[in-house]
Amino acid sequence: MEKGYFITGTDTNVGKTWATIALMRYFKSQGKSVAGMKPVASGCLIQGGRLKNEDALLIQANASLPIDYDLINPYAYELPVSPHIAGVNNPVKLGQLAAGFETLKTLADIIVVEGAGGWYAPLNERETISDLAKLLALPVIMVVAIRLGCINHARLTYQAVAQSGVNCVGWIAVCTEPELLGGDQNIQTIKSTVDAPLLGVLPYREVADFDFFAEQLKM
Ligand SMILES: Nc1ncnc2c1ncn2[C@@H]1O[C@H](COP(=O)(O)OP(=O)(O)OP(=O)(O)O)[C@@H](O)[C@H]1O
Ligand SMILES: C[C@H](N)[C@H](N)CCCCCC(=O)O
Ligand SMILES: [Mg+2]
Repeated sequence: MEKGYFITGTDTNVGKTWATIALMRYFKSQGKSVAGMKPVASGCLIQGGRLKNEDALLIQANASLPIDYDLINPYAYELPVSPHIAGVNNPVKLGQLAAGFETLKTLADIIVVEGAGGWYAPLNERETISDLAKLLALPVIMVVAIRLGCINHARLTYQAVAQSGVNCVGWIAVCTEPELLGGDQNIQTIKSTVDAPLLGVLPYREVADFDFFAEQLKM
């Protein structure tokens, strides 16, 4: 691994996966080999006799090389609830995730790791996404869904990341709504209040166009 990034967001359902795949395509377009991880996924369906998650499958499909599902998504929980609830009978062990990440690191130039929920989403009874990002020692990219309330959410998340001692290397604006009154001004306001560069704005698209999204990124 030359570089790795931990993708967090202002909440669940803010565009982390779409931004993660856009980043993977972007790095590929720069001639880099890419792999990704969705360490903990809640909300899985049985496929081929085992639980699999949509985000993890997309990450697997967009890697530069074939990678075992287990390595990409070690914790696949059926219920679409917070991981500390979904995993009550098989709680997340951060050490196990760190060991898997060490293997993944040997496979590609760039590794992107998508969190679950936001920065303080609980992974088990004690630890949150922030603890995982710290343990993996990765800089963070913050994904912000541009919707009413996003300025506050972006500032809170940015501040929490900084307080955790983790470097936020940039943020991505994802337009998850077809039309948002004052959307551009929201982006400008976040840009002027968050001390990390805006890496790109992913426009609203009814159907994901990951190559187009990748073209909107610059880092
Ligand atoms: N650029 C976009 N244009 C339109 N809709 C979008 C865009 N990006 C994301 N969305 C919508 O937002 C939804 C959530 O996006 P995504 O799955 O990337 O969120 P997430 O933050 O990864 O959620 P989770 O916490 O469940 O992993 C998508 O299914 C899609 O409907
Ligand atoms: C099920 C959902 N799509 C995510 N994978 C998990 C979101 C966890 C949020 C926890 C919380 O902060 O309340
Ligand atoms: Mg996701």
